[in-house]
Amino acid sequence: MNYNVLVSDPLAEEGIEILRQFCTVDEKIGLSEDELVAIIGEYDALIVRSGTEVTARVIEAASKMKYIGRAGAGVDNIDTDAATRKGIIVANAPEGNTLAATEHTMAMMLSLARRIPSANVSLKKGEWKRSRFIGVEMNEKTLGVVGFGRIGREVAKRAQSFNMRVVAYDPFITPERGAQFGVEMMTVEDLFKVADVITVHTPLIKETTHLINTDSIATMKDGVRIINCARGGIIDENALAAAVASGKVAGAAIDVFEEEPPTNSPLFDLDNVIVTPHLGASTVEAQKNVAESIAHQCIDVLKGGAAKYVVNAPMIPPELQETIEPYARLAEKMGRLASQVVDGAITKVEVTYAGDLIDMRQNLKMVTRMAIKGILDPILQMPINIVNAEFVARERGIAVAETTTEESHGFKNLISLTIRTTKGEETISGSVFGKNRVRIVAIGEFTMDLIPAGSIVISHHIDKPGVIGPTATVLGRNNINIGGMQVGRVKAGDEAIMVLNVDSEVPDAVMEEMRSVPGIISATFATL
Ligand SMILES: NC(=O)C1=CN([C@@H]2O[C@H](COP(=O)(O)OP(=O)(O)OC[C@H]3O[C@@H](n4cnc5c(N)ncnc54)[C@H](O)[C@@H]3O)[C@@H](O)[C@H]2O)C=CC1
Ligand SMILES: O=C(O)C(=O)COP(=O)(O)O
Repeated sequence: MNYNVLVSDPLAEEGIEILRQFCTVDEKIGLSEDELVAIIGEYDALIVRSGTEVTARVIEAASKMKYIGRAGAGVDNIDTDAATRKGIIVANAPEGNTLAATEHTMAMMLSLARRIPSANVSLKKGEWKRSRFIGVEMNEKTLGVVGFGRIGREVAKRAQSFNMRVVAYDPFITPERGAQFGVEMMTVEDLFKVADVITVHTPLIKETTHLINTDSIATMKDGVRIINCARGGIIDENALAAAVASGKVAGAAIDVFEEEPPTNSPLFDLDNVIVTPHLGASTVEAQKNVAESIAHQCIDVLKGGAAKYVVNAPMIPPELQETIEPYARLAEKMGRLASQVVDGAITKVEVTYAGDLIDMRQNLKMVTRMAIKGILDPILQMPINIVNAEFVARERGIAVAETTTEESHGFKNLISLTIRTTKGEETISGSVFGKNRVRIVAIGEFTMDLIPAGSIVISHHIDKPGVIGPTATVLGRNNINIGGMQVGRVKAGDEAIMVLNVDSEVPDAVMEEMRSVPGIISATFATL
């Protein structure tokens, strides 16, 4: 199968070469939103950097799209919610440019401290003004790192080699973890108070938008220096410009802007502000790394596999993928069956894992999502997959719970799926035998050994003579062949279950006829 891939931002040739081995690649740089909307329907995959705004409108028009790859770290230019809703995998290449962004941050810090950009311009103009460009040393200064992730940590290491004291703020990093890097974790308020230089390395999210603003700048040390090589918008540019102009902030180094490219930034008029046009990731090495990573992931997804750095779906470590696959397949079948046998609107789905699965609990999210896919597929028109399953369920008001239990009822592994509806609930249990033999082992309280495939008829009936025969006769009379049969009961004379594997679809009229057999309580046709 030939796939079409659109590359809409500059991508290193190494990545293009990898894509070409498997796909037709169109490189179209600098498209407007309208232009993108007009052509996106032809493509199976889209690869971008920070230049392309992948809006909900673009995603809506992407009728064949399976994969959006971000050749870099930040995905804030992609409407991942819209992609998730549509079941499109969004992946990034978060590790490939870490060191490039780190080194750019260090370059910015030293350029700022020693005023290199202004000195360079001055000398080239024919001036020799040594006293005008007196700098400051970083030795023994305090560096405040906001966001102690991949780049924040690497910046910290390098700053320590300059004999700086490094403090950091990151609500998701423990003081112990910080201490492993020789870094004191503190509140952002304390960091602002003690830092001589502040550098931000967070994503742009609600909590970090305008984190540095007029009020927070007022709490900082006089003469503080501020660096942003993360995302425009973490700093309020107008507030920063005013603070630099007043002398409160001695200087700032900015690689990223609220609007890119920036038009009329107030920062451009200030000598003590140095700027670069979003160059953090722009090294030969980083661009090769991210292009290769995003191209390999693209091919993996188009071939039906999983991407390594999925942003909007559960990630399964490669070494566990083979082990998890049969459970995911089983869960989907259980979901399909459950959805067809229940009555009423679904309000809650609960998936419980037991036996060997308990040890895999970190990686069962994908199995749960496959169960939801199985439940929603027969009900909805839209394609459901592991990317959008939970999202769509939530949107429809279905609560999803995932739990584990020690009680495996003698099975080596056991998945139990309970669907609660406005009219009642049903539990279906399944197990994987050996490496990949999947079986449904119970419907409600009735045990069985059912291969979850093909078409089946499930009936509940009174356990008494003269029910099973006439039911089978109804099918026979209507030319429907029975390939297999299982009957189960908990107690003789009570309610019993019958599961018939049938070779063709059973029309509604025939199902009605079955339901009228004396002793039949309910009968449902399902395809697995
Ligand atoms: N200028 C450029 O060209 C480049 C910019 N970047 C940007 O740099 C930033 C950092 O990238 P990485 O270190 O790779 O990401 P990362 O995901 O490894 O680290 C981000 C850190 O921010 C922390 N964080 C989240 N919310 C926070 C909050 N409210 N306050 C403080 N910390 C918070 C997270 O816990 C995490 O440790 C991202 O915005 C990324 O897009 C990355 C590469 C190149
Ligand atoms: O990776 C990131 O988050 C970056 O900001 C790099 O952006 P770019 O790929 O150079 O447009």
